[in-house]
Amino acid sequence: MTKTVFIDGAAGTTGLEIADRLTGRAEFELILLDDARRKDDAARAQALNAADFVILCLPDDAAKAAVGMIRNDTTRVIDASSAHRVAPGWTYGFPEVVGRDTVAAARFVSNPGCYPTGFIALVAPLVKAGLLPADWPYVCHAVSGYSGGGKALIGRFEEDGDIAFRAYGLALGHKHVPEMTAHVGLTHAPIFAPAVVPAHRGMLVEVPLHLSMMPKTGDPAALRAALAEFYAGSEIVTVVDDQPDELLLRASMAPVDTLTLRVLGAADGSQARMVAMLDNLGKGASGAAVQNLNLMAGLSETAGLRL
Ligand SMILES: NC(=O)C1=CN([C@@H]2O[C@H](COP(=O)(O)OP(=O)(O)OC[C@H]3O[C@@H](n4cnc5c(N)ncnc54)[C@H](OP(=O)(O)O)[C@@H]3O)[C@@H](O)[C@H]2O)C=CC1
Ligand SMILES: CC(=O)N[C@@H](CCC(=O)OP(=O)(O)O)C(=O)O
Repeated sequence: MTKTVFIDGAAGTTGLEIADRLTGRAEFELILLDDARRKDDAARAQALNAADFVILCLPDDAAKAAVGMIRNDTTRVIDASSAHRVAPGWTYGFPEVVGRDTVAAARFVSNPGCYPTGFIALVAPLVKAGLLPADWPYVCHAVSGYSGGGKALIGRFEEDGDIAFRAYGLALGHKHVPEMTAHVGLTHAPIFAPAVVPAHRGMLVEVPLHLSMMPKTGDPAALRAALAEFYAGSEIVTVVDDQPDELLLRASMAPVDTLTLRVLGAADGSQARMVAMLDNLGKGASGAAVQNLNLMAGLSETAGLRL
């Protein structure tokens, strides 16, 4: 039976890409609000309560308010914002990590942040397997395309064509740190150093490791093998066993919903650089939302995705 889906924030960067992935799919019918009504609370409340599934593609405050507008106990919610990622009563929408059945059964699902998707994908399985310590002071460097900052950052980068690299989060305490800590089960918050490059989409998330100084670690090959085993069978998450000289983000990158993981090691095994590559609007946002929607609707998790 066709399920109705209301994307609140459908005119935004994430919302548009979700609608794109749902176009032509007979299993879902979109509830659409025209431009004049898309921010009208009465129209939104009606849509929020009429839909089988609601996908929130809004700023955090608006996402919290939207949840408060749902007055029934049947509408199921996927929130793309960071409002509910460590909130009680919400399932963290990372099916490979929390379990596909857990997401499939949930009513309130919070999509992971784009950077945490890379960090958690690399670190969580290895901590769980006892190959990396939970009480280590991890560091995470990352670069993102500017669409990661939504319409405002897209506008800024497209108007100011002279930004070559934007380091930010310099006061630490980026809003993604709580979910990175909680969903790996770390004792200490990681130091998170994000940056933006002048490409529309794409991201590279890196976790460098001083393996020889760490307790309870495997060597790079053991870490890689454990990740490969953890993600075996996934069409979305792939662990690549290679040692490239460079990893490139292309400014012309097409939308893609995959997540590619590498553990690159020093020849003597003393150090490693774990690297995740993804599309911030793919597995980092819209692709993840559609994957979660598929699971919640009892469908193949990859239906409509760009693999
Ligand atoms: N971009 C990305 O790569 C990722 C984004 N996210 C998260 O997804 C959410 C959406 O982000 P993104 O699409 O990038 O942001 P955008 O700014 O591109 O889009 C947000 C949309 O929400 C609309 N909006 C704002 N307030 C309201 C309201 N009260 N009622 C109805 N609509 C409203 C905006 O309207 P208007 O067009 O008028 O401004 C805009 O269309 C954010 O929480 C973001 O943090 C998560 C992971 C990755
Ligand atoms: C480049 C850029 O600005 N990125 C955003 C994160 C994008 C994302 O993951 O959205 P959530 O904040 O909803 O998780 C930032 O750092 O705030």
